[in-house]
Amino acid sequence: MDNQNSVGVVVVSAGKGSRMGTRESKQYLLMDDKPIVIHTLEVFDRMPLVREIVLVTGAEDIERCAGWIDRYGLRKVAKIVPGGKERQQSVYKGLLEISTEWVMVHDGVRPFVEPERIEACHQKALLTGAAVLAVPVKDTIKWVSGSGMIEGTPDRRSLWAIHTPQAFRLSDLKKAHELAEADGFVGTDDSMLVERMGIPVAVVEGSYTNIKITTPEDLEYAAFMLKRRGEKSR
Ligand SMILES: Nc1ccn([C@@H]2O[C@H](COP(=O)(O)OP(=O)(O)OP(=O)(O)O)[C@@H](O)[C@H]2O)c(=O)n1
Ligand SMILES: C[C@](O)(CO)[C@H](O)COP(=O)(O)O
Repeated sequence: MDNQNSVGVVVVSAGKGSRMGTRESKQYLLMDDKPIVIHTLEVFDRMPLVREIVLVTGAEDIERCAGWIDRYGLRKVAKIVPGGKERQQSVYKGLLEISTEWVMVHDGVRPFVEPERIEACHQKALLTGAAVLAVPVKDTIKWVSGSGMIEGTPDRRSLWAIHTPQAFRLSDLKKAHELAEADGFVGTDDSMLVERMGIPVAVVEGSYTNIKITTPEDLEYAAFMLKRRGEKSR
């Protein structure tokens, strides 16, 4: 497998999960007796396309993550590194440990991502330079002022909800992060940083099931998804 077909993955898992509101950080909550982030890592670990995975966690979680990686037989997690205050800083710390030409960044709390969609995202990046998974929004979106009044309605046909993974050439993404840091710019995803360097980013249609586990009701949906997955594999 040559360099173009062998990708490094940064899985970010160093957040506090404040919107979930649990004592345990959401990425370590158990689903079917296994931490959520391990479910996520397993998807990438099983893919022939993936050469190496760097896991970014809280400094205090490195040891227990290493234990789980061992216990669940994940072979491709090459390094576990401590993250930063913002997601962006955590991603950058992971990028510093990647040795492949192409990289994907994925949220540790998106365990239902499908291998076929990951592959499609990477292939699109190889063709265009950068690609992200996303889904067309289903709701009507409004711009709302601070005082709670509607200011306008963007055309829904051009609105997409952006997911991860997001795939880039490693050198582009590193440069984008360094520029953002120098400018004091903090984005909510990686493609924002690459866009502001003028690099076009392609959108690849993903699945509505690739949720980011963020608030308590997402755990109920996650339990339903796991049950459905179990029934399918029987
Ligand atoms: N400093 C941070 C913040 C977030 N993340 C990771 O980025 C992903 C997406 O972030 P989000 O869902 O917002 O997680 P949290 O920041 O933990 O959640 P919250 O904003 O509710 O505190 C998660 O896997 C999270 O662990 C990270 O690695 N480092
Ligand atoms: C990267 C991301 O998952 C794309 O939807 C999202 O932007 C992360 O945002 P959050 O602020 O960390 O929830």
